[in-house]
Amino acid sequence: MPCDTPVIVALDFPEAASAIAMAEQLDPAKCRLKVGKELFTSSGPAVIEQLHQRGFEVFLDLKFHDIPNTTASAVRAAADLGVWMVNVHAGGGRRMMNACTEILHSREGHRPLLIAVTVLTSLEQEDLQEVGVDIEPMVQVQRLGRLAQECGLDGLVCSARESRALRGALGDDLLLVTPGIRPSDASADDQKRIVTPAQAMTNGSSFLVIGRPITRAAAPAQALDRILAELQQA
Ligand SMILES: O=c1ccn([C@@H]2O[C@H](COP(=O)(O)O)[C@@H](O)[C@H]2O)c(=O)[nH]1
Repeated sequence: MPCDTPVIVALDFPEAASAIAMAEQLDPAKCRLKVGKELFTSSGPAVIEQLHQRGFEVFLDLKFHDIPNTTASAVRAAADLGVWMVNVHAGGGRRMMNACTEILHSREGHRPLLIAVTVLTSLEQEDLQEVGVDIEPMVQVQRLGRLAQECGLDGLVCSARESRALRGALGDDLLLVTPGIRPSDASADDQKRIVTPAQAMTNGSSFLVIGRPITRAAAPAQALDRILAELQQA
């Protein structure tokens, strides 16, 4: 059944058994699931197949960042897994992103959504400065977002702090996928550019990526329900 809620739960677990145990507490009508570097490195494509069998759409969050040929081939391999969404780093540049969109459009059959990571939500201005980017996250996100849009990507990963400005600058067509979501009573953990679920929706985010506030809650399904209820009121 296609899912019409905006929540994507991040399954950041060390192995498949705990990820599947978490998935079994959740309802595919209420959320999609994200498989990231830790789980995919330990468990590989089999865990994606197991999640598909349970009715979940999967965002494969491996944030590919390499030369154009290598990145595009990795994106094609992700498409072959039947995932709903896959991503690359916009910092890989125009030729890399063009290679990815070309390879997806040239293949037959299922085409996942392809989105580009702009500036990680764990980074703030001082972190950017340290790596030689002497502008505010908001400005860098818009620069990379525009580049990804020109390359034909379906959307961006950014903080919901930037969603409103991105809608103004780049329009309503791009999907804005926003991690760094924290209910007002939750710990920020290692995230810096955080936003509450309701505020993220109000700002124009398309999807909210939420990990620990759900997966580390005493009752994950109820934590998800509370967030969905908050979104209904937004
Ligand atoms: O900029 C980014 C890009 C990806 N992520 C991923 O989202 C989740 C967030 O998990 P929380 O537990 O809710 O912090 C995690 O899998 C990250 O790898 C991100 O946080 N920021």
